[in-house]
Amino acid sequence: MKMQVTEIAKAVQASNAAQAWPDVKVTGVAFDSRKLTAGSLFVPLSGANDGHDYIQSAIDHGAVATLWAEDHAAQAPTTLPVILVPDTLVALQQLGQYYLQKINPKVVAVTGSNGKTTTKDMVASVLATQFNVTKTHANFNNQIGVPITLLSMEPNTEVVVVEMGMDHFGELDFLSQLVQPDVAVITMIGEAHIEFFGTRDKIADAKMEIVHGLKEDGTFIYNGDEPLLQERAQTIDQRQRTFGLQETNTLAASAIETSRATTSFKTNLWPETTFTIPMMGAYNVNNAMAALLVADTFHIRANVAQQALAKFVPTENRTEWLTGQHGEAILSDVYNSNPTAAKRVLAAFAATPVTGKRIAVLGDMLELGEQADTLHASLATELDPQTIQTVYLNGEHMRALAKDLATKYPATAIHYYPTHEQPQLINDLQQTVTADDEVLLKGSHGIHLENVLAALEA
Ligand SMILES: CC(=O)N[C@H]1[C@@H](OP(=O)(O)OP(=O)(O)OC[C@H]2O[C@@H](n3ccc(=O)[nH]c3=O)[C@H](O)[C@@H]2O)O[C@H](CO)[C@@H](O)[C@@H]1O[C@H](C)C(=O)N[C@@H](C)C(=O)N[C@H](CCC(=O)N[C@@H](CCC[C@@H](N)C(=O)O)C(=O)O)C(=O)O
Ligand SMILES: Nc1ncnc2c1ncn2[C@@H]1O[C@H](COP(=O)(O)OP(=O)(O)OP(=O)(O)O)[C@@H](O)[C@H]1O
Ligand SMILES: C[C@@H](N)C(=O)N[C@H](C)C(=O)O
Repeated sequence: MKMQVTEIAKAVQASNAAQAWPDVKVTGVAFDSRKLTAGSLFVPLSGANDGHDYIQSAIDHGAVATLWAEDHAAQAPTTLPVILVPDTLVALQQLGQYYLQKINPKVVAVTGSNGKTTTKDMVASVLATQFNVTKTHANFNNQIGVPITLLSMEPNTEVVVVEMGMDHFGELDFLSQLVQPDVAVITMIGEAHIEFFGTRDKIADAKMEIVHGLKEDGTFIYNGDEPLLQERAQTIDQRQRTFGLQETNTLAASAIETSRATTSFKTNLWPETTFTIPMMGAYNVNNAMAALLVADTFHIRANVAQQALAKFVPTENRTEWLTGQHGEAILSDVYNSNPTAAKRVLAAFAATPVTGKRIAVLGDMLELGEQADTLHASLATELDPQTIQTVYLNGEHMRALAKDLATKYPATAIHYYPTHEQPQLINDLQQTVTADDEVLLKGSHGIHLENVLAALEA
Protein backbone atom coordinates (compact mmCIF):
# COMPACT_ATOMS: atom_id res chain seq x y z
CA MET A 1 0.00 0.00 0.00
CA LYS A 2 1.17 3.59 -0.51
CA MET A 3 -0.47 6.35 1.48
CA GLN A 4 0.44 9.73 2.92
CA VAL A 5 0.33 10.06 6.71
CA THR A 6 -2.25 12.83 6.27
CA GLU A 7 -4.53 10.46 4.38
CA ILE A 8 -4.14 7.75 7.04
CA ALA A 9 -4.95 10.16 9.88
CA LYS A 10 -8.12 11.20 8.08
CA ALA A 11 -9.12 7.62 7.22
CA VAL A 12 -8.94 6.50 10.86
CA GLN A 13 -10.58 9.70 12.13
CA ALA A 14 -7.53 10.41 14.29
CA SER A 15 -8.17 12.78 17.17
CA ASN A 16 -5.19 14.79 15.90
CA ALA A 17 -6.09 14.51 12.18
CA ALA A 18 -6.49 18.27 11.83
CA GLN A 19 -2.89 19.02 12.73
CA ALA A 20 -0.23 19.84 10.16
CA TRP A 21 1.47 16.60 9.07
CA PRO A 22 4.90 16.14 7.49
CA ASP A 23 4.96 14.92 3.90
CA VAL A 24 5.61 11.26 4.84
CA LYS A 25 4.60 8.38 2.58
CA VAL A 26 3.77 5.03 4.18
CA THR A 27 4.47 1.93 2.09
CA GLY A 28 3.43 -0.85 4.45
CA VAL A 29 1.74 -1.79 7.74
CA ALA A 30 3.01 -4.01 10.57
CA PHE A 31 1.80 -4.96 14.04
CA ASP A 32 5.04 -6.78 14.91
CA SER A 33 8.07 -4.51 15.03
CA ARG A 34 10.35 -7.48 14.43
CA LYS A 35 8.76 -8.08 11.01
CA LEU A 36 8.34 -4.42 10.08
CA THR A 37 9.80 -3.33 6.75
CA ALA A 38 11.28 0.15 6.35
CA GLY A 39 8.72 2.74 5.37
CA SER A 40 5.88 1.09 7.29
CA LEU A 41 3.20 2.30 9.65
CA PHE A 42 3.53 0.55 13.02
CA VAL A 43 0.29 -0.62 14.63
CA PRO A 44 0.80 -1.39 18.33
CA LEU A 45 -1.69 -4.03 19.42
CA SER A 46 -2.38 -5.57 22.79
CA GLY A 47 -1.64 -9.27 23.20
CA ALA A 48 -0.08 -10.92 26.20
CA ASN A 49 2.04 -7.76 26.18
CA ASP A 50 1.40 -4.24 24.89
CA GLY A 51 2.63 -3.37 21.42
CA HIS A 52 3.19 0.24 22.48
CA ASP A 53 6.19 -1.02 24.44
CA TYR A 54 7.94 -1.94 21.19
CA ILE A 55 7.85 1.43 19.45
CA GLN A 56 11.62 1.84 19.64
CA SER A 57 12.05 -1.55 17.98
CA ALA A 58 9.60 -0.41 15.31
CA ILE A 59 11.58 2.78 14.75
CA ASP A 60 14.81 0.80 14.62
CA HIS A 61 13.25 -1.39 11.91
CA GLY A 62 12.32 1.64 9.83
CA ALA A 63 8.82 2.66 10.91
CA VAL A 64 8.00 6.10 9.46
CA ALA A 65 4.77 6.62 11.43
CA THR A 66 2.70 4.91 14.12
CA LEU A 67 -0.87 4.59 15.21
CA TRP A 68 -1.06 5.33 18.94
CA ALA A 69 -3.78 4.77 21.52
CA GLU A 70 -4.96 8.00 23.12
CA ASP A 71 -4.64 6.46 26.60
CA HIS A 72 -0.91 6.02 25.91
CA ALA A 73 -0.47 9.63 24.74
CA ALA A 74 1.95 10.44 27.56
CA GLN A 75 4.35 7.79 26.24
CA ALA A 76 4.04 8.83 22.60
CA PRO A 77 7.31 8.99 20.64
CA THR A 78 8.47 12.35 19.29
CA THR A 79 10.70 11.29 16.43
CA LEU A 80 8.00 10.23 13.94
CA PRO A 81 4.37 11.09 13.13
CA VAL A 82 1.99 9.77 15.80
CA ILE A 83 -1.62 9.17 14.74
CA LEU A 84 -3.77 9.24 17.87
CA VAL A 85 -6.81 6.95 17.96
CA PRO A 86 -9.11 5.56 20.67
CA ASP A 87 -8.33 1.92 19.71
CA THR A 88 -5.46 0.85 17.46
CA LEU A 89 -7.14 -2.41 16.36
CA VAL A 90 -10.31 -0.56 15.36
CA ALA A 91 -8.17 1.97 13.53
CA LEU A 92 -6.35 -0.83 11.69
CA GLN A 93 -9.72 -2.20 10.61
CA GLN A 94 -10.95 1.26 9.54
CA LEU A 95 -7.77 1.79 7.53
CA GLY A 96 -8.17 -1.60 5.89
CA GLN A 97 -11.75 -0.82 4.87
CA TYR A 98 -10.76 2.65 3.63
CA TYR A 99 -7.99 1.18 1.49
CA LEU A 100 -10.32 -1.54 0.18
CA GLN A 101 -12.78 1.12 -0.94
CA LYS A 102 -9.94 3.10 -2.50
CA ILE A 103 -8.53 0.18 -4.53
CA ASN A 104 -12.03 -1.21 -5.11
CA PRO A 105 -11.14 -4.78 -6.18
CA LYS A 106 -13.54 -7.67 -6.43
CA VAL A 107 -13.57 -9.58 -3.14
CA VAL A 108 -13.67 -13.35 -2.62
CA ALA A 109 -14.15 -14.43 0.99
CA VAL A 110 -13.40 -18.03 2.03
CA THR A 111 -14.32 -19.77 5.27
CA GLY A 112 -15.13 -23.28 6.51
CA SER A 113 -14.12 -25.59 9.34
CA ASN A 114 -11.37 -27.09 7.20
CA GLY A 115 -9.84 -26.22 3.84
CA LYS A 116 -9.87 -22.42 4.13
CA THR A 117 -6.15 -21.92 3.48
CA THR A 118 -5.95 -24.57 0.73
CA THR A 119 -9.05 -23.26 -1.00
CA LYS A 120 -7.83 -19.65 -0.69
CA ASP A 121 -4.56 -20.68 -2.36
CA MET A 122 -6.41 -22.56 -5.12
CA VAL A 123 -8.81 -19.67 -5.74
CA ALA A 124 -5.93 -17.21 -5.96
CA SER A 125 -4.06 -19.46 -8.40
CA VAL A 126 -6.97 -19.76 -10.85
CA LEU A 127 -7.91 -16.06 -10.65
CA ALA A 128 -4.28 -15.02 -11.16
CA THR A 129 -4.52 -16.36 -14.74
CA GLN A 130 -6.64 -13.34 -15.66
CA PHE A 131 -6.39 -10.80 -12.82
CA ASN A 132 -3.94 -9.05 -10.50
CA VAL A 133 -4.66 -10.94 -7.28
CA THR A 134 -3.78 -10.36 -3.63
CA LYS A 135 -4.47 -13.19 -1.17
CA THR A 136 -4.28 -13.76 2.56
CA HIS A 137 -0.74 -14.36 3.69
CA ALA A 138 -0.50 -17.83 5.30
CA ASN A 139 -3.38 -18.10 7.78
CA PHE A 140 -3.91 -14.41 8.63
CA ASN A 141 -7.69 -14.84 8.79
CA ASN A 142 -9.12 -13.02 11.81
CA GLN A 143 -9.96 -9.51 13.03
CA ILE A 144 -6.26 -8.61 12.74
CA GLY A 145 -5.34 -10.78 9.76
CA VAL A 146 -8.11 -9.58 7.44
CA PRO A 147 -7.29 -5.83 7.64
CA ILE A 148 -3.60 -6.74 7.29
CA THR A 149 -4.55 -8.66 4.12
CA LEU A 150 -6.50 -5.68 2.74
CA LEU A 151 -3.57 -3.35 3.43
CA SER A 152 -1.17 -5.72 1.65
CA MET A 153 -2.87 -5.04 -1.69
CA GLU A 154 -0.86 -3.41 -4.42
CA PRO A 155 -2.61 -0.43 -6.06
CA ASN A 156 -3.27 -2.52 -9.19
CA THR A 157 -5.03 -5.33 -7.31
CA GLU A 158 -8.14 -6.43 -9.22
CA VAL A 159 -9.25 -9.27 -6.91
CA VAL A 160 -8.47 -9.84 -3.24
CA VAL A 161 -8.96 -13.39 -1.86
CA VAL A 162 -9.61 -13.15 1.86
CA GLU A 163 -9.49 -16.15 4.19
CA MET A 164 -11.82 -15.70 7.16
CA GLY A 165 -11.58 -17.71 10.38
CA MET A 166 -13.81 -17.66 13.41
CA ASP A 167 -14.30 -19.37 16.72
CA HIS A 168 -17.21 -17.35 18.09
CA PHE A 169 -20.50 -15.96 16.82
CA GLY A 170 -20.31 -12.49 15.36
CA GLU A 171 -16.76 -12.72 14.06
CA LEU A 172 -17.62 -13.62 10.47
CA ASP A 173 -20.48 -11.13 10.52
CA PHE A 174 -17.96 -8.40 11.34
CA LEU A 175 -15.43 -9.55 8.74
CA SER A 176 -18.07 -9.99 6.03
CA GLN A 177 -19.46 -6.51 6.64
CA LEU A 178 -15.90 -5.17 6.60
CA VAL A 179 -15.01 -6.56 3.17
CA GLN A 180 -18.45 -6.74 1.48
CA PRO A 181 -17.54 -9.80 -0.66
CA ASP A 182 -18.62 -10.32 -4.27
CA VAL A 183 -18.21 -14.08 -3.75
CA ALA A 184 -18.49 -15.94 -0.43
CA VAL A 185 -17.28 -19.55 -0.11
CA ILE A 186 -17.91 -22.09 2.66
CA THR A 187 -15.71 -25.17 2.22
CA MET A 188 -17.43 -27.48 4.71
CA ILE A 189 -18.75 -27.78 8.23
CA GLY A 190 -16.64 -29.87 10.61
CA GLU A 191 -15.98 -29.67 14.32
CA ALA A 192 -13.25 -27.01 14.51
CA HIS A 193 -13.68 -24.92 17.69
CA ILE A 194 -16.87 -26.83 18.59
CA GLU A 195 -15.92 -26.16 22.22
CA PHE A 196 -17.35 -22.67 21.75
CA PHE A 197 -20.50 -23.77 19.92
CA GLY A 198 -21.61 -27.15 21.28
CA THR A 199 -23.01 -28.49 18.00
CA ARG A 200 -22.20 -28.53 14.27
CA ASP A 201 -25.55 -26.84 13.73
CA LYS A 202 -24.30 -23.82 15.63
CA ILE A 203 -21.00 -23.90 13.76
CA ALA A 204 -23.02 -23.80 10.53
CA ASP A 205 -25.00 -20.81 11.85
CA ALA A 206 -21.76 -19.00 12.61
CA LYS A 207 -20.21 -19.88 9.24
CA MET A 208 -23.29 -18.57 7.42
CA GLU A 209 -22.49 -15.12 8.80
CA ILE A 210 -20.06 -14.85 5.88
CA VAL A 211 -23.00 -13.91 3.63
CA HIS A 212 -24.08 -11.03 5.89
CA GLY A 213 -21.95 -8.61 3.88
CA LEU A 214 -22.28 -10.40 0.54
CA LYS A 215 -23.21 -7.93 -2.20
CA GLU A 216 -26.81 -8.19 -3.47
CA ASP A 217 -25.50 -9.27 -6.89
CA GLY A 218 -22.91 -11.52 -5.23
CA THR A 219 -22.55 -15.31 -5.38
CA PHE A 220 -22.60 -17.81 -2.52
CA ILE A 221 -20.55 -20.96 -3.24
CA TYR A 222 -20.75 -23.80 -0.74
CA ASN A 223 -20.44 -27.53 -0.16
CA GLY A 224 -23.79 -28.81 -1.39
CA ASP A 225 -23.26 -32.23 0.19
CA GLU A 226 -23.61 -30.64 3.63
CA PRO A 227 -27.28 -30.65 4.74
CA LEU A 228 -26.58 -27.97 7.35
CA LEU A 229 -25.55 -25.59 4.58
CA GLN A 230 -28.27 -26.66 2.13
CA GLU A 231 -31.02 -25.80 4.61
CA ARG A 232 -29.48 -22.48 5.61
CA ALA A 233 -28.77 -21.39 2.03
CA GLN A 234 -32.51 -21.35 1.39
CA THR A 235 -32.69 -18.23 3.54
CA ILE A 236 -30.54 -16.04 1.29
CA ASP A 237 -31.45 -14.31 -1.98
CA GLN A 238 -28.09 -14.10 -3.73
CA ARG A 239 -27.06 -16.47 -6.52
CA GLN A 240 -25.91 -19.83 -5.18
CA ARG A 241 -23.59 -22.46 -6.66
CA THR A 242 -22.73 -25.73 -4.96
CA PHE A 243 -19.96 -28.30 -5.22
CA GLY A 244 -19.63 -31.85 -3.96
CA LEU A 245 -20.00 -35.50 -4.92
CA GLN A 246 -23.78 -35.55 -5.19
CA GLU A 247 -24.95 -35.11 -8.80
CA THR A 248 -27.45 -32.48 -7.66
CA ASN A 249 -24.58 -30.03 -7.14
CA THR A 250 -23.81 -27.25 -9.60
CA LEU A 251 -20.39 -28.88 -9.84
CA ALA A 252 -20.15 -32.60 -9.01
CA ALA A 253 -16.92 -34.61 -9.02
CA SER A 254 -16.48 -38.14 -10.25
CA ALA A 255 -13.68 -40.54 -11.23
CA ILE A 256 -11.55 -39.35 -8.32
CA GLU A 257 -8.09 -40.93 -8.28
CA THR A 258 -5.63 -39.97 -5.58
CA SER A 259 -1.98 -40.86 -5.09
CA ARG A 260 0.79 -39.50 -2.91
CA ALA A 261 1.59 -36.59 -5.13
CA THR A 262 -1.58 -35.86 -7.05
CA THR A 263 -5.33 -36.23 -7.15
CA SER A 264 -7.36 -36.22 -10.38
CA PHE A 265 -11.09 -35.97 -11.03
CA LYS A 266 -13.75 -35.27 -13.61
CA THR A 267 -16.87 -33.12 -13.27
CA ASN A 268 -20.40 -32.91 -14.62
CA LEU A 269 -19.93 -29.38 -15.97
CA TRP A 270 -16.81 -30.18 -18.03
CA PRO A 271 -17.06 -33.96 -18.66
CA GLU A 272 -14.26 -34.01 -21.24
CA THR A 273 -11.75 -32.41 -18.86
CA THR A 274 -9.66 -34.23 -16.27
CA PHE A 275 -8.52 -31.93 -13.48
CA THR A 276 -5.36 -32.71 -11.49
CA ILE A 277 -4.14 -31.08 -8.28
CA PRO A 278 -0.66 -31.56 -6.80
CA MET A 279 -2.02 -32.85 -3.50
CA MET A 280 -3.18 -36.12 -2.01
CA GLY A 281 -6.64 -36.48 -0.49
CA ALA A 282 -10.09 -36.75 -2.03
CA TYR A 283 -11.17 -33.94 0.32
CA ASN A 284 -8.96 -31.57 -1.66
CA VAL A 285 -11.19 -32.21 -4.67
CA ASN A 286 -13.90 -30.24 -2.89
CA ASN A 287 -11.44 -27.39 -2.34
CA ALA A 288 -10.50 -27.49 -6.02
CA MET A 289 -14.15 -27.52 -7.10
CA ALA A 290 -14.84 -24.45 -4.97
CA ALA A 291 -11.98 -22.75 -6.82
CA LEU A 292 -13.36 -23.90 -10.19
CA LEU A 293 -16.76 -22.40 -9.38
CA VAL A 294 -15.10 -19.13 -8.39
CA ALA A 295 -13.14 -19.17 -11.66
CA ASP A 296 -16.32 -19.82 -13.64
CA THR A 297 -18.06 -17.02 -11.78
CA PHE A 298 -15.25 -14.73 -12.99
CA HIS A 299 -15.71 -16.13 -16.56
CA ILE A 300 -12.38 -17.97 -16.59
CA ARG A 301 -12.48 -20.93 -18.96
CA ALA A 302 -12.20 -24.41 -17.41
CA ASN A 303 -9.08 -25.34 -19.36
CA VAL A 304 -7.31 -22.23 -18.06
CA ALA A 305 -8.34 -23.02 -14.49
CA GLN A 306 -7.31 -26.65 -15.05
CA GLN A 307 -3.75 -25.57 -15.87
CA ALA A 308 -3.56 -23.25 -12.87
CA LEU A 309 -4.76 -25.94 -10.45
CA ALA A 310 -2.24 -28.41 -11.82
CA LYS A 311 0.61 -26.17 -10.74
CA PHE A 312 -0.73 -24.40 -7.68
CA VAL A 313 1.55 -24.43 -4.62
CA PRO A 314 -0.15 -25.38 -1.33
CA THR A 315 0.73 -23.68 1.93
CA GLU A 316 3.17 -25.84 3.92
CA ASN A 317 2.09 -28.50 6.44
CA ARG A 318 -1.19 -29.11 4.69
CA THR A 319 -1.09 -32.76 3.49
CA GLU A 320 2.51 -32.20 2.50
CA TRP A 321 4.88 -35.10 1.65
CA LEU A 322 8.43 -34.69 2.97
CA THR A 323 11.40 -37.00 3.52
CA GLY A 324 12.96 -37.84 6.89
CA GLN A 325 16.62 -38.34 7.77
CA HIS A 326 16.22 -42.12 7.58
CA GLY A 327 14.70 -41.81 4.12
CA GLU A 328 11.15 -42.37 5.37
CA ALA A 329 8.24 -40.61 3.69
CA ILE A 330 6.56 -38.10 6.00
CA LEU A 331 3.01 -36.87 5.43
CA SER A 332 3.02 -33.59 7.31
CA ASP A 333 -0.40 -32.28 8.24
CA VAL A 334 0.72 -30.52 11.39
CA TYR A 335 -0.83 -27.06 11.01
CA ASN A 336 -4.03 -28.03 12.75
CA SER A 337 -6.40 -30.90 13.45
CA ASN A 338 -9.99 -31.69 14.19
CA PRO A 339 -12.02 -34.90 13.81
CA THR A 340 -13.26 -34.61 10.22
CA ALA A 341 -9.87 -33.49 8.91
CA ALA A 342 -8.03 -36.17 10.89
CA LYS A 343 -10.33 -38.93 9.65
CA ARG A 344 -10.02 -37.76 6.04
CA VAL A 345 -6.24 -37.65 6.10
CA LEU A 346 -6.01 -41.01 7.94
CA ALA A 347 -8.15 -42.61 5.24
CA ALA A 348 -5.97 -41.11 2.51
CA PHE A 349 -2.77 -42.15 4.35
CA ALA A 350 -4.00 -45.73 4.77
CA ALA A 351 -4.48 -46.01 1.00
CA THR A 352 -0.99 -44.91 -0.03
CA PRO A 353 1.51 -47.45 -1.38
CA VAL A 354 4.21 -48.44 1.13
CA THR A 355 6.79 -51.22 1.42
CA GLY A 356 7.44 -50.79 5.14
CA LYS A 357 5.19 -49.79 8.03
CA ARG A 358 2.61 -47.02 8.05
CA ILE A 359 3.10 -45.07 11.30
CA ALA A 360 0.47 -42.56 12.45
CA VAL A 361 1.59 -39.86 14.90
CA LEU A 362 -1.55 -38.15 16.20
CA GLY A 363 -1.60 -35.11 18.48
CA ASP A 364 -4.53 -33.84 20.48
CA MET A 365 -7.34 -32.04 18.65
CA LEU A 366 -7.93 -28.92 20.74
CA GLU A 367 -10.99 -26.75 21.35
CA LEU A 368 -13.45 -29.66 21.18
CA GLY A 369 -14.99 -29.02 24.60
CA GLU A 370 -17.03 -31.63 26.45
CA GLN A 371 -17.06 -33.93 23.40
CA ALA A 372 -13.27 -34.08 23.26
CA ASP A 373 -12.73 -37.62 24.54
CA THR A 374 -15.57 -39.06 22.45
CA LEU A 375 -14.30 -37.31 19.34
CA HIS A 376 -10.73 -38.44 19.98
CA ALA A 377 -11.89 -42.04 20.43
CA SER A 378 -13.87 -41.77 17.18
CA LEU A 379 -10.62 -41.67 15.19
CA ALA A 380 -10.41 -45.43 15.88
CA THR A 381 -12.74 -45.98 12.92
CA GLU A 382 -9.90 -44.91 10.61
CA LEU A 383 -7.18 -46.94 12.34
CA ASP A 384 -6.72 -50.61 11.37
CA PRO A 385 -3.57 -52.63 12.14
CA GLN A 386 -3.80 -54.11 8.66
CA THR A 387 -3.18 -50.69 7.06
CA ILE A 388 -1.64 -48.51 9.77
CA GLN A 389 0.63 -50.78 11.75
CA THR A 390 1.91 -48.44 14.46
CA VAL A 391 0.29 -45.50 16.27
CA TYR A 392 1.98 -42.83 18.39
CA LEU A 393 -0.40 -40.63 20.41
CA ASN A 394 0.50 -37.33 22.06
CA GLY A 395 -1.73 -35.30 24.34
CA GLU A 396 -4.16 -35.61 27.24
CA HIS A 397 -7.22 -36.29 25.09
CA MET A 398 -5.42 -38.95 23.06
CA ARG A 399 -5.64 -41.18 26.16
CA ALA A 400 -9.24 -41.86 25.06
CA LEU A 401 -8.09 -43.06 21.63
CA ALA A 402 -5.27 -45.13 23.15
CA LYS A 403 -7.84 -46.88 25.32
CA ASP A 404 -10.10 -47.54 22.35
CA LEU A 405 -7.27 -48.86 20.17
CA ALA A 406 -6.23 -51.34 22.85
CA THR A 407 -9.17 -53.46 21.72
CA LYS A 408 -7.96 -53.72 18.10
CA TYR A 409 -4.17 -53.29 18.17
CA PRO A 410 -1.44 -55.32 19.89
CA ALA A 411 -0.09 -53.46 22.91
CA THR A 412 3.31 -53.13 21.25
CA ALA A 413 1.79 -51.14 18.38
CA ILE A 414 0.24 -48.32 20.42
CA HIS A 415 2.54 -45.74 22.04
CA TYR A 416 0.91 -43.08 24.22
CA TYR A 417 2.64 -39.93 25.53
CA PRO A 418 1.13 -37.14 27.65
CA THR A 419 1.53 -33.69 26.13
CA HIS A 420 4.76 -32.88 27.96
CA GLU A 421 6.39 -36.19 26.97
CA GLN A 422 6.64 -35.31 23.27
CA PRO A 423 10.48 -35.40 23.47
CA GLN A 424 10.22 -39.05 24.54
CA LEU A 425 7.88 -39.74 21.63
CA ILE A 426 10.42 -38.21 19.29
CA ASN A 427 13.21 -40.32 20.74
CA ASP A 428 11.24 -43.56 20.54
CA LEU A 429 9.97 -42.82 17.03
CA GLN A 430 13.46 -42.13 15.76
CA GLN A 431 14.59 -45.49 17.13
CA THR A 432 12.04 -47.42 15.11
CA VAL A 433 11.42 -45.61 11.83
CA THR A 434 13.14 -47.03 8.72
CA ALA A 435 13.59 -45.91 5.12
CA ASP A 436 10.69 -48.08 3.92
CA ASP A 437 8.18 -46.58 6.37
CA GLU A 438 5.63 -43.81 5.97
CA VAL A 439 4.88 -41.45 8.87
CA LEU A 440 1.72 -39.34 9.15
CA LEU A 441 1.90 -36.31 11.50
CA LYS A 442 -1.49 -34.81 12.41
CA GLY A 443 -2.31 -32.67 15.42
CA SER A 444 -3.63 -29.31 16.54
CA HIS A 445 -1.53 -26.18 16.34
CA GLY A 446 -1.22 -26.13 20.08
CA ILE A 447 0.38 -29.60 20.26
CA HIS A 448 3.24 -28.48 18.00
CA LEU A 449 3.90 -31.70 16.10
CA GLU A 450 6.12 -29.51 13.94
CA ASN A 451 8.71 -30.33 16.62
CA VAL A 452 8.39 -34.01 15.71
CA LEU A 453 8.66 -33.12 12.03
CA ALA A 454 11.79 -31.06 12.66
CA ALA A 455 13.40 -33.94 14.57
CA LEU A 456 12.58 -36.47 11.82
CA GLU A 457 13.94 -34.14 9.13
CA ALA A 458 17.04 -33.08 11.10
C1 LIG B 1 -2.37 -9.29 19.22
C2 LIG B 1 -1.23 -9.90 18.49
O1 LIG B 1 -0.54 -9.26 17.75
N1 LIG B 1 -1.00 -11.20 18.72
C3 LIG B 1 0.15 -11.82 18.08
C4 LIG B 1 1.25 -11.92 19.07
O2 LIG B 1 0.76 -12.67 20.12
P1 LIG B 1 1.14 -12.30 21.61
O3 LIG B 1 -0.08 -11.93 22.34
O4 LIG B 1 1.98 -13.38 22.13
O5 LIG B 1 2.00 -10.99 21.46
P2 LIG B 1 3.08 -10.44 22.48
O6 LIG B 1 2.49 -10.41 23.84
O7 LIG B 1 4.36 -11.15 22.26
O8 LIG B 1 3.22 -8.95 21.93
C5 LIG B 1 2.12 -8.05 22.00
C6 LIG B 1 2.11 -7.22 20.74
O9 LIG B 1 3.42 -6.60 20.60
C7 LIG B 1 3.96 -6.93 19.36
N2 LIG B 1 5.40 -7.11 19.50
C8 LIG B 1 5.91 -8.02 20.34
C9 LIG B 1 7.27 -8.16 20.47
C10 LIG B 1 8.16 -7.33 19.73
O10 LIG B 1 9.39 -7.39 19.82
N3 LIG B 1 7.58 -6.42 18.88
C11 LIG B 1 6.23 -6.28 18.74
O11 LIG B 1 5.76 -5.43 17.97
C12 LIG B 1 3.26 -8.22 18.94
O12 LIG B 1 3.24 -8.35 17.54
C13 LIG B 1 1.89 -8.04 19.51
O13 LIG B 1 1.08 -7.32 18.61
O14 LIG B 1 2.39 -12.55 18.54
C14 LIG B 1 2.15 -13.90 18.08
C15 LIG B 1 3.45 -14.45 17.55
O15 LIG B 1 3.91 -13.64 16.51
C16 LIG B 1 1.06 -13.87 16.99
O16 LIG B 1 0.75 -15.19 16.59
C17 LIG B 1 -0.19 -13.23 17.56
O17 LIG B 1 -1.08 -13.08 16.50
C18 LIG B 1 -2.42 -13.33 16.82
C19 LIG B 1 -2.65 -14.81 17.13
C20 LIG B 1 -3.27 -13.00 15.64
O18 LIG B 1 -4.45 -12.97 15.76
N4 LIG B 1 -2.59 -12.79 14.47
C21 LIG B 1 -3.37 -12.57 13.23
C22 LIG B 1 -2.49 -11.83 12.25
C23 LIG B 1 -3.83 -13.89 12.60
O19 LIG B 1 -4.69 -13.90 11.74
N5 LIG B 1 -3.20 -15.00 13.05
C24 LIG B 1 -3.47 -16.33 12.46
C25 LIG B 1 -4.33 -17.21 13.37
C26 LIG B 1 -5.71 -16.68 13.46
C27 LIG B 1 -6.58 -17.75 14.07
O20 LIG B 1 -6.23 -18.31 15.08
N6 LIG B 1 -7.69 -18.06 13.40
C28 LIG B 1 -8.58 -19.14 13.85
C29 LIG B 1 -9.99 -18.54 14.01
C30 LIG B 1 -10.06 -17.69 15.28
C31 LIG B 1 -10.52 -16.27 14.99
C32 LIG B 1 -10.37 -15.35 16.19
N7 LIG B 1 -11.40 -15.66 17.20
C33 LIG B 1 -9.00 -15.46 16.85
O21 LIG B 1 -8.95 -15.71 18.06
O22 LIG B 1 -8.00 -15.29 16.13
C34 LIG B 1 -8.62 -20.27 12.85
O23 LIG B 1 -9.24 -21.30 13.17
O24 LIG B 1 -8.04 -20.14 11.75
C35 LIG B 1 -2.16 -17.04 12.28
O25 LIG B 1 -1.14 -16.45 12.62
O26 LIG B 1 -2.19 -18.17 11.78
N1 LIG C 1 -12.34 -29.86 2.35
C1 LIG C 1 -11.78 -30.47 3.42
N2 LIG C 1 -12.50 -31.33 4.17
C2 LIG C 1 -11.95 -31.93 5.25
N3 LIG C 1 -10.67 -31.73 5.66
C3 LIG C 1 -9.94 -30.88 4.95
C4 LIG C 1 -10.44 -30.20 3.81
N4 LIG C 1 -9.46 -29.41 3.31
C5 LIG C 1 -8.39 -29.58 4.11
N5 LIG C 1 -8.68 -30.46 5.09
C6 LIG C 1 -7.80 -30.90 6.18
O1 LIG C 1 -7.58 -29.73 6.98
C7 LIG C 1 -6.17 -29.48 7.09
C8 LIG C 1 -5.94 -27.98 7.09
O2 LIG C 1 -6.21 -27.48 5.79
P1 LIG C 1 -6.30 -25.90 5.61
O3 LIG C 1 -5.15 -25.28 6.34
O4 LIG C 1 -6.49 -25.62 4.18
O5 LIG C 1 -7.63 -25.62 6.40
P2 LIG C 1 -7.97 -24.32 7.28
O6 LIG C 1 -9.45 -24.25 7.34
O7 LIG C 1 -7.25 -23.13 6.78
O8 LIG C 1 -7.38 -24.76 8.67
P3 LIG C 1 -7.20 -23.80 9.95
O9 LIG C 1 -8.52 -23.28 10.29
O10 LIG C 1 -6.63 -24.71 10.97
O11 LIG C 1 -6.23 -22.75 9.47
C9 LIG C 1 -5.57 -30.17 5.87
O12 LIG C 1 -4.22 -30.48 6.08
C10 LIG C 1 -6.44 -31.41 5.74
O13 LIG C 1 -6.03 -32.38 6.68
C1 LIG D 1 -5.14 -20.63 16.89
C2 LIG D 1 -6.57 -21.12 17.10
N1 LIG D 1 -7.53 -20.40 16.35
C3 LIG D 1 -6.60 -22.54 16.69
O1 LIG D 1 -6.59 -22.86 15.51
N2 LIG D 1 -6.61 -23.40 17.69
C4 LIG D 1 -6.26 -24.76 17.46
C5 LIG D 1 -7.31 -25.68 17.96
C6 LIG D 1 -4.94 -24.97 18.12
O2 LIG D 1 -4.41 -23.98 18.65
O3 LIG D 1 -4.39 -26.05 18.04
